[in-house]
Amino acid sequence: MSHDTTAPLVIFDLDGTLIDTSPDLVASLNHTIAAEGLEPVTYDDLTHLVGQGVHMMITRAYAMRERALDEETRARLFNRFMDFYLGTMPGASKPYAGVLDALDRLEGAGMKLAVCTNKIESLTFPLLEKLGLKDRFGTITGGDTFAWRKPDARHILGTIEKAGASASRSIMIGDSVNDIAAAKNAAIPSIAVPFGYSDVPVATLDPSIIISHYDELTPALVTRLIGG
Ligand SMILES: O=C(O)COP(=O)(O)O
Ligand SMILES: [Mg+2]
Repeated sequence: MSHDTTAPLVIFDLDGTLIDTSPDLVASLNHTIAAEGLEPVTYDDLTHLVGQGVHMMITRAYAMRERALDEETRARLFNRFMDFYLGTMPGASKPYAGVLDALDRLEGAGMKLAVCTNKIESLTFPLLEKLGLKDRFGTITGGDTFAWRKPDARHILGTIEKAGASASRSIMIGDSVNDIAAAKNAAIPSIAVPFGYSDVPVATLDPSIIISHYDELTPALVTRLIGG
């Protein structure tokens, strides 16, 4: 019987999983679309808007308001969003309760940590940096790191490869269908958190397990889920 001794890799989604970015996403999007006379969105709308990056968030906001959006306007609004979000970062965004202790526990048990987010690198890196979290993760991949992103398995598999880890010793933790579907596509176990921006109850995504607080994220749980 072979025993894989590669260090386990715990891969975190960012928006709605590691960090509650909702106040700043809402503020930045509303600043952006107000310039074009669109009604502001609410926190509840975020579950339908977030998940596939800034361009898609703007596109979905327009669809929600049944307004047409041409390419030139979308490009201009993308820049407006970026300027505002980067200019106010980290704003009110903060790690969810218990995240920092959970990272300490996992690292203390010799586990590697990574971020795999659909947020583009030029937003992901400064946000993690400004929150003092960037150095906590050996590997960070964004929505534009590869030519594909979650739910494509290759986003997760590319993250695992960059981390020097193995898929059979990795686990994904996330808040939305993109994360849980990407984990399934990559054939790795998943943990869902119910406090993020999913537009459906996370139980319907069929993750390996749901945790409602980071106190539950222990080395023992990770070890059990990766089958070691
Ligand atoms: O920024 C987004 O749209 C999604 O980001 P996430 O993959 O970290 O949830
Ligand atoms: Mg998310």
